[in-house]
Amino acid sequence: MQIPSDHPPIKSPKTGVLLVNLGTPDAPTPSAVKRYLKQFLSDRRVVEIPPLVWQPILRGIILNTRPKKSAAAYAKVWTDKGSPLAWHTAAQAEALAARMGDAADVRYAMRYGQPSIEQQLRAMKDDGCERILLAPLYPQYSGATTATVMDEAYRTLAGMRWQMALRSLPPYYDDPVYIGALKTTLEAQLAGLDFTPDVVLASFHGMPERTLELGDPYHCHCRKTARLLSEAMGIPMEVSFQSRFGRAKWLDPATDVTLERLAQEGQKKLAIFAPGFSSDCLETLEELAMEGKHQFEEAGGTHFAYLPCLNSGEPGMDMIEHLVRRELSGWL
Ligand SMILES: C=CC1=C(C)c2cc3[nH]c(cc4nc(cc5[nH]c(cc1n2)c(C)c5CCC(=O)O)C(CCC(=O)O)=C4C)c(C)c3C=C
Ligand SMILES: [Fe+2]
Ligand SMILES: [Fe+2]
Repeated sequence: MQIPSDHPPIKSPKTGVLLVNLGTPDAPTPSAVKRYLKQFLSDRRVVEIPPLVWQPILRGIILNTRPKKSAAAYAKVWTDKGSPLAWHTAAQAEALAARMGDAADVRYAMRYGQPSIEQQLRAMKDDGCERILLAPLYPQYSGATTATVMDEAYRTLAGMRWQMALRSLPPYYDDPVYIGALKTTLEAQLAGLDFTPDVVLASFHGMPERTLELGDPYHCHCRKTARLLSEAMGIPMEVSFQSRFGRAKWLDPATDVTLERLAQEGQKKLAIFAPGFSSDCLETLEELAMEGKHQFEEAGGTHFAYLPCLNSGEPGMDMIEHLVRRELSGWL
């Protein structure tokens, strides 16, 4: 049948994959960090304090003090390619696109900052993606990470008359392929050290303890990842939670306190890694590799190694490809 000449262009339907990570400032400057923190810390999934109470604290105190301090920390890890979180995520999307070929249109988005979830979903729709797999790159589920990505995607879809079909990647904290990727990466990293650690420490991003009481599975997911990995590798593993923010009680034990305790107890050679972060970022490169090293050595530690995240290395990309292909079943 002939298509009328005034009919809008018909695109061939495509399947898309949108990898999503947290996001990062555009530059290591107080003004860029302020913009980023304002968006991030105004998310009610991240700070669960009523806005009438929280917004005056955020705008009146935090956004006038923290950006300068955080910008200085970002400056220490910034590279000529930009923020580590941004370029690692871009590299993951590029590597996955190469692996998927014509089967899927692969892109990435950031929950806070650029490129936004809305911008990417709309661009993918314009380019003919009728089915999209949304893949938040958080192995362990939490309201503050996974759920807010889903909220944002559905907010975008709420503004569309003709929506695409959407699937989402479930948390993969106990998936044998994730545990296997961590094991392969860690074993190679440990074999490359010039010392044998007395202790291996898995540091996860922290959360207010209240979120556990309210039913967030994050704490259990972290614990289970560490237990499965420790069993798979046949070595004991310490677990801690980093990056405490604000005055509320956060999950215990804290990474900084744990580093001091281990050194003081005589475990003077330590390797630390961050299995909950799919790519290296401020929290791993500055807080663990720099600040953590300093804290451990101040407390008497003699040997410290930070072991990088999966990033876009082969084991991590094998894992992402496996998870994505599994979730695209029936769509490819
Ligand atoms: C209430 C505050 C915060 C909660 C809750 C929180 C949860 C959370 N965050 C990540 C992952 C990352 N966080 C990063 C930076 C970061 N996190 C907070 C606060 C909370 N995070 C702040 C204020 C910052 C910015 C830096 C600073 O000022 O200290 C990052 C790194 C971003 C980067 O640009 O490199 C990641 C990644 C998870 C996984 C999580 C809950 C499970
Ligand atoms: Fe955080
Ligand atoms: Fe931090």
